[in-house]
Amino acid sequence: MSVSSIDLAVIPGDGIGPEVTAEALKVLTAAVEHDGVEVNPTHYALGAQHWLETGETLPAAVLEDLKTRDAILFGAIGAAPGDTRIPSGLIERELLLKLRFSLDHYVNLRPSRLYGTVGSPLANPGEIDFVVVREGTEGPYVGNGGSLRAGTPHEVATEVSLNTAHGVERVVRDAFRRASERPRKKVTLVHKHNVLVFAGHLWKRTVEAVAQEFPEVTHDYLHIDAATIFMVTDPSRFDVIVTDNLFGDILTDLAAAVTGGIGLAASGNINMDRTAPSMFEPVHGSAPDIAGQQKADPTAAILSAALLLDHLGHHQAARRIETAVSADVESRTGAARTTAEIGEAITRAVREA
Ligand SMILES: NC(=O)c1ccc[n+]([C@@H]2O[C@H](COP(=O)([O-])OP(=O)(O)OC[C@H]3O[C@@H](n4cnc5c(N)ncnc54)[C@H](O)[C@@H]3O)[C@@H](O)[C@H]2O)c1
Ligand SMILES: CC(C)[C@H](C(=O)O)[C@@H](O)C(=O)O
Ligand SMILES: [Mg+2]
Repeated sequence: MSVSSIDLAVIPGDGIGPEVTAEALKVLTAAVEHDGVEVNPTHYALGAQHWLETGETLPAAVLEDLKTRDAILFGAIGAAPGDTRIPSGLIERELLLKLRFSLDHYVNLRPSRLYGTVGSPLANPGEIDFVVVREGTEGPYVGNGGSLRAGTPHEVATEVSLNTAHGVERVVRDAFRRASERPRKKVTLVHKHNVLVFAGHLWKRTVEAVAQEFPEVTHDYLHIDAATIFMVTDPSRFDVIVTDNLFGDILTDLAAAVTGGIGLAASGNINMDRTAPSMFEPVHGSAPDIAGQQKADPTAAILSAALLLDHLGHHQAARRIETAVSADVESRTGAARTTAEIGEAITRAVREA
């Protein structure tokens, strides 16, 4: 689906969010210019800072407005862990997760690729090119829990993981479909069905059933704890990983670390049925420790813009971004560059492509 303009919602958020989003928007705009496509951005002030100023997290009218856009470019939200003015989890739950849930972003797509050997802490990383298909609307993220006798020595807190046959099946089928289009055609289910038997067996049975539809795709299984070992000792074994919301969250920060750092890790929160706009964001957070200093690497946000363009059908523009990023990352010498310097270098390369 190619259109001549992109009606883009931009949510820069908090901390380094605005810094990296500004660069991603520049690169995205340059990438589609080649094809005569315009980007019309609408910026939305949302996040922890906005809540401090207004008491708003995600007003209903703003959510409705967001639904009218082609896609959402999201920076990062969240307060510094020690900031006691903002209740822990408020912005994460009431803004970010509310967006993912309300817009039915059931595929949380998180690709990991190693550009040369630059930046990997592994001695022999091998070729790393896999994608994590993280379930995005269920699991322990649904807020199904509570606390009895809170604050007393007899407190009992629960946080129930919700897994529906519908929710698991649609994300597993997406993982198999993606694997069927990749050279290695392999799906690895990551779970913990030796302990989480109810949810784990639903995931396992679903993988076995969906696998019948994709005879060309092989599949295997790893418990999450073992998966973290192999992510470090043998990451090139992975092609497509499918996993639940929480395991996927943890595994993708680790995947980022072994492939050059969190500053390179992109993601898409995708509604594959296209009943609402999808949202693209770096895997990282608002990084309060480096915010406002132009120290953040905008590459993760820039690669998220490439995922956005792929989703909207602008594949050539997405490839221009990936090629420019790949060249930029491979030529890095370790000398410090500002967020804007990295963004401008990649924008220039995209423009000249
Ligand atoms: N999607 C999101 O918006 C999102 C994701 C993760 C965390 N958060 C929130 O962000 C806040 C901070 O969380 P955290 O510290 O656990 O995780 P974080 O990802 O913000 O930071 C972890 C570490 O990675 C570094 N880092 C992150 N992005 C970087 C970049 N682009 N370039 C260079 N270094 C980078 C940070 O400086 C920090 O040392 C919290 O409020 C958390 O809830 C939001
Ligand atoms: C901030 C938080 C809700 C979020 C998550 O857990 O999904 C983040 O860690 C991420 O990886 O996007
Ligand atoms: Mg995370």
